[in-house]
Amino acid sequence: MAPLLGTDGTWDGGATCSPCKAGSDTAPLKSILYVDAYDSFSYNVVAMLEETLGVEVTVMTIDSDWPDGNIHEFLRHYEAIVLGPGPGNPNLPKDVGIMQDIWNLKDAELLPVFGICLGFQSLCLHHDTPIERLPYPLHGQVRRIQTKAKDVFENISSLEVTLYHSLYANLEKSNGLQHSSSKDLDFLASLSLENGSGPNTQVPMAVRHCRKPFWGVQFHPESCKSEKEACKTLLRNWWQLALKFNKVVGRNGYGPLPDAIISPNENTTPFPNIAYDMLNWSHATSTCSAYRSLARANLTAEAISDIFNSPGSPTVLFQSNGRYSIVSVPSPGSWRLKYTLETQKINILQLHGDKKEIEKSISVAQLWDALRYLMVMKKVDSGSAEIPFWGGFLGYFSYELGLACLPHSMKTSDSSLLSENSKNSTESSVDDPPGVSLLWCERSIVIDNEDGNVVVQSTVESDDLPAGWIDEALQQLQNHALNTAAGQEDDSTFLDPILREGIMSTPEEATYKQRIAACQAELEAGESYELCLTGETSISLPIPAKETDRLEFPWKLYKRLRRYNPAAFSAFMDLGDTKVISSSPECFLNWDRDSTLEMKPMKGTVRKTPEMTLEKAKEVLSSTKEMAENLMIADLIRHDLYGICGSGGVHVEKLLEVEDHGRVYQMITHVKGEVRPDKLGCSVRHMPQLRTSNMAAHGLTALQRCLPPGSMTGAPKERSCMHLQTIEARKRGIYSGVMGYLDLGGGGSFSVLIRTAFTSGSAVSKEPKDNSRQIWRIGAGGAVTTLSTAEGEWQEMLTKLRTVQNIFTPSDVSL
Ligand SMILES: C=C(O[C@@H]1C=C(C(=O)O)C=C[C@H]1O)C(=O)O
Ligand SMILES: NC(=O)CC[C@H](N)C(=O)O
Repeated sequence: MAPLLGTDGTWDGGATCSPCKAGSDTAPLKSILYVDAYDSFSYNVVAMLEETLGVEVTVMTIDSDWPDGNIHEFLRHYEAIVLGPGPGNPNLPKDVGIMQDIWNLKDAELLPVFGICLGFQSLCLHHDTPIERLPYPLHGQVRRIQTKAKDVFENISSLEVTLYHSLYANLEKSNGLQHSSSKDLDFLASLSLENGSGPNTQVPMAVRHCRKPFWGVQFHPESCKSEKEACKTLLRNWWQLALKFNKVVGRNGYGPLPDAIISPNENTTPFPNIAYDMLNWSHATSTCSAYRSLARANLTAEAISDIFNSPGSPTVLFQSNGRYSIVSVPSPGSWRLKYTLETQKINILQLHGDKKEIEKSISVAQLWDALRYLMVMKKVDSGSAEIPFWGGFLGYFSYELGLACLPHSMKTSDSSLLSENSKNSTESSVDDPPGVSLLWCERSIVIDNEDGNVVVQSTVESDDLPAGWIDEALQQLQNHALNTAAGQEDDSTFLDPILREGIMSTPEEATYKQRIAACQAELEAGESYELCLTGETSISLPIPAKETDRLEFPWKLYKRLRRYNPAAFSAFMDLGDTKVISSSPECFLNWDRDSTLEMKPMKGTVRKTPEMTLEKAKEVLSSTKEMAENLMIADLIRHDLYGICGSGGVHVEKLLEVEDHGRVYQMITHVKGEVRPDKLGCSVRHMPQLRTSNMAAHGLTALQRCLPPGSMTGAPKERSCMHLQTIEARKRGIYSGVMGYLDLGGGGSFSVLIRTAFTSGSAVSKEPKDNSRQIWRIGAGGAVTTLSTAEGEWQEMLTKLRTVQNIFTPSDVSL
């Protein structure tokens, strides 16, 4: 017989319970076990529990084994258990995993449970209430729900909550079933859902078990759009009832196990030796970035790059957040690295001198370890305080590299996943770009676009000597500034003849629309809340016969893009066989040298026309559909940052704001997190290498844990990526990846690689074969929800595509 909570389901357990003293100096924190169904909101729940209840939470994923195979013994560590939200359907055992074991606990082993969304549905299902599809999914939608104002809803008669579900507990069917026991569940809150012309559907929103200490809610109390105070009261009410139950039955959790996260996916790999080679090759980098400034030089980043970089040599130009333009400059010690996912090989290549190359096999996890090691070992302590990059790496991480960083490390070596154009093409130059490509940069020049000041800097000690490289470079810049009026050269005569021979292949409308429908089918099945569907356009161009023309082509194309679609993260990369031109408006992740991480996801796009003003765009983007799209990603980003920064460390600075971004208006959210090395978040707590105050290490770990960008996947991230891979059936490559810098001073800045074209193939950089062509690829897409229309999504994809595609049109052809 279960311990009695009350025989009529109306037990008022909270009334006599004293407020919890957890967190006080004397008592150790009480602990809760959180069962994570690989949702993208899990760490928001964990943070809310820790912040509101003053408890310590252990996270265990649904596919974990109970430690020592002994659930009973393990659960004795905890006061209570929270079963989280997640993708999928509780009717499928793999989607709920170990959640099911909780319902089968013997009466003497029971502990208080709180289920959220999927956890709630699992509770209902196991108590004879079927889980079925809603008339229509409710993803990212905010609704007011009515409660019975009792039990966990004491003092809350109604509240606004965010919903993220496609499935629901069909209470009507539950009542109709013949069961030996009478109804076990008392439903405490509901939503009456309009259902076209038919009767409204009653959707249960909260439940408690009549005799066991089980509660659940269908909504997401942790979402940033759920009514905060009411949801905190709800959790506190539950916690008091939970503690009361434990007191009545005499159970007392003995505190969490030392491992903060229990997951089958965490395996440690040996430290990679290549890190020592990388360190060796960076010996010229000192602990100081010497610099001199040139005030208001009236120089563009492009003009500067033209002075210091020869066409075709490894070069990166990156504009960070519209403010700083960083230009890489070669030095005798320059080297670069690339990582090939398909072969799991890292190559490091010296760019000067004897041009040595080292190749080693390492895993993706080892690659991150090597990068962290090098960045920490080569820490630069001083430089120009105003400049966020003092030296370090410039380059990119691809979308597929991001997939490989997900908990189940999605493999993309499957040969059916060719890039869209390589499937159609028999030409030679379509290669997969490396998963990572980075340029080690000792010398650089940075323009502060706000005041026009130019800083010449180097980490090589001898560069700072009188008449050394810094002086020399400064002189070159001064001469150039005097001699040239900053003008915008027009490269049409160079570009047009090549572009005229272009063959463009855009996504096929019918196929794209079928894919939108395929996404919506997954959303309706509860597999995802939002899917960012994308398609690829390719442009096949002749390779100029003259070597200089061949080498200059990407750079001139970049300059054209920069003029056509100026963007906060305009960028150019020439890294071996891979060339990238980008006009991204979207910040992925920035971190400073002290402790702050920030992410600014975009979702919601409106094309700018003479009639479409900012005010009108705000109106368009305030629809339920657009707000829901952005909210889902805002909650996902909060989760990503909580995973690094832990409870109390994440703040939403801006939610769903509309901004002007050149040719489009975009809705944006801005979330910040503070890294506290002694209080790390759930996804990094177990990493011993993070007992450091060096932000370079924390920033790299944040990248490792937060890729691929949530705004390019949808939520929940991992399940969404899995479905997108099947639906899109291609590799995205550099598109949907991130690019930016890793600063030796500790900071970093990365954009999302959208509104970007790239090419990767040996034909572009080496002697071309007869008739071989270069293939440029442009990805574009948008978030699909169940409120999307096929035509609307198709047009949105075209709007984004055109911001880059149009530069491939010869200048005398009207668009
Ligand atoms: C998918 C793209 O953009 C992403 C999707 C957006 C949207 O759905 O509104 C907005 C910005 C990006 O996060 C793209 O530009 O190709
Ligand atoms: N947020 C959730 O937990 C969703 C649960 C389930 N996958 C549904 O869509 O209904």
